[in-house]
Amino acid sequence: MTQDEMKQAVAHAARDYVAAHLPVGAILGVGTGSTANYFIDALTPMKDRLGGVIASSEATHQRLAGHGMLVLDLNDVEHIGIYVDGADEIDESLAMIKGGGGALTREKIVAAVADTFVCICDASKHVATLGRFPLPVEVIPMARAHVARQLSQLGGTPKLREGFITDNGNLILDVHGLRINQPTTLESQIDGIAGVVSNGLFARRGADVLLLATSSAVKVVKR
Ligand SMILES: O=C(CO)[C@H](O)[C@H](O)COP(=O)(O)O
Repeated sequence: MTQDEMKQAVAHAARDYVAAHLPVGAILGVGTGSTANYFIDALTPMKDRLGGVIASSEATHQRLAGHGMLVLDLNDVEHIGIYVDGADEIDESLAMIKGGGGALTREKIVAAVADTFVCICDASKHVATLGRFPLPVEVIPMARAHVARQLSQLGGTPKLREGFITDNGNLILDVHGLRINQPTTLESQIDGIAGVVSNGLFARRGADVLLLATSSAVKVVKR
């Protein structure tokens, strides 16, 4: 199976998970990226069972709306039953690196509201230790140089994502060379740097369920 076929397989498994676990009329959070896009496509036939969807990015909003889904404003919603999203890396404890698509801040907000975070990945994303994938950090533009210096002190090499502006009007620094042995601690340390909006470590609020596509099957891993 190619990586793309694994992404499609796990997207269909996520659709089945939602059909089995989300009550009719409840609200679903939807992530960002190529795996999430396959999930949106798979979800469309059951759109009338949903009370509405919350998008984690402008791109996802447009795709959901284009498929005829009712896209709600998070400020009008108190409760999201399930949030389905991909990841760039996920470890055994279901802590993740996210933000390869630059949507980390909105993804973190939607994840914080959701009861259950379902991560959908192909096997290449499953790692023993997070950090091979550069850690995205969303930064207020005027703080770029200050934040980069602070991130270097934490042992990483930050690189500006050239030509990229987030949905929130900010910049992304991708931090290379981090070996992340204590993801929860590092997540809090980076959030504590003045000028950081959020970082792509999802450890304090990791996934609750991992649907992991291998070349032969989709495995279900629970926290
Ligand atoms: O965090 C993300 C976007 O900000 C994505 O979930 C992550 O980059 C995985 O993307 P893909 O499914 O395309 O591999």
